[in-house]
Amino acid sequence: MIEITDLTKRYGNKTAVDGLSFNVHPGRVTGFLGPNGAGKSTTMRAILGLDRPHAGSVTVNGRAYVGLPRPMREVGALLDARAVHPRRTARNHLLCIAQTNGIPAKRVDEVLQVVGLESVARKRAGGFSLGMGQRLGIAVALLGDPKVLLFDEPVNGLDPEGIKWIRELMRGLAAEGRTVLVSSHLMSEMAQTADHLIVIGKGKLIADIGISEFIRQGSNVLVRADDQERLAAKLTEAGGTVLPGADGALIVTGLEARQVGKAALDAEVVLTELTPQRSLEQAYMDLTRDSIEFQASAA
Ligand SMILES: Nc1ncnc2c1ncn2[C@@H]1O[C@H](COP(=O)(O)OP(=O)(O)OP(=O)(O)O)[C@@H](O)[C@H]1O
Repeated sequence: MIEITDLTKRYGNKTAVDGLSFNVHPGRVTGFLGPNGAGKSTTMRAILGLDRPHAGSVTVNGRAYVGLPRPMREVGALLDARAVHPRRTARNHLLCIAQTNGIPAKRVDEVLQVVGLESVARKRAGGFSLGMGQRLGIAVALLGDPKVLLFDEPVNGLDPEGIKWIRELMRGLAAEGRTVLVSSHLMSEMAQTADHLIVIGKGKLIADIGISEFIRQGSNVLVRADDQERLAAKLTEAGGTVLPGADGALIVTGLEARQVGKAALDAEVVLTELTPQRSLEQAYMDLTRDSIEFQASAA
C-alpha cells in the first residue's frame, strides 16, 4: 500500500506536484495517468525518497522510503531503464545491485529468467535494444521480490510483443497480491492494463476511479429501438440517464453499450441501432484538457 497525503513539490517557481493525495492498494494494477509534465515522475521519485517534497507525506507500507530497513525488498522501481553501466554485462549489473542490498546471487538468475534475458545475461548491457534494456530495468525492480512495484512509462518505445509481455507481467504481479503503480500518458494503454486509475493534471488530482466506472462515466451510447419509451424507462431503471438525441435517437450516459443491450433485452424491445459515442481516449482528453501544458493550436 502506498499512501500519498497533500504532496507538494516545486522546482524553482514551478509547482510540479500540488497538494496531491491518493492511495495505491495491493492486488490490482493502478494506472497513473496524466499528460506530459503532469507530475507523474516527480510523484514516483517522491515515493522512492529521491525527491524531497516541500509539503505532505508519502509512505510505503506505513513507512517513509528512507525509513525502510531493506528498501529493495519492499519497493521495486523502473524509473529510467537507461541508467545502466554500458560496459557491464546484464548479470554483473544485477549482481552488483544484489550484493549491495544483501540479496543472494541465486535471485539474480531467477529474475533473469523471469524477464527472459538468460540467453544474453553475459552480454554487455550497452549493446542492448530498448526492449532488452526495459527488461533489465524490470529485473532490477524485481530483484528484492518486493510487495510494491512502480513502473514509470514502461511501454515507451516497445514493440507490440514487448508491450504485451509487460502488461501480462504487471497483471501477474498484481494477481500475486502486490501493489503495482504504472504511469502512462496514454489512456488506450491504461485501458488494457489497469484495474484502477489515478488521473492527474498540472500536479493536481483529477480522478481516482475504477476503470469500469471510468469507462461507464466516459461514454455515451446512442440507441434506437422499436419502442423508445419502454426502452427509456428500462434504461433509467438500470441507472442510466437518457436524453433525446438527433432524429429521435436516445443518448444514454452512465451505462456501457453491453448494459444498454441488456436493458433492451429485459424490456423486450428490438434495437435498431446501438452506437458507443465516445472513445476512452476522448473521455481522458476531455478530463485533462485544462491541464495540458503545451497545446498545439489550430492554424
Ligand atoms: N528537475 C527538475 N527541474 C525543473 N523542473 C522539473 C524537474 N523535474 C520536473 N520538472 C517539471 O515539473 C513538471 C512535472 O514533471 P514530471 O516529469 O513529474 O511530469 P510527468 O507527468 O512525469 O511528465 P512526462 O510524462 O512528460 O514524463 C514539469 O513541468 C517539469 O518540467
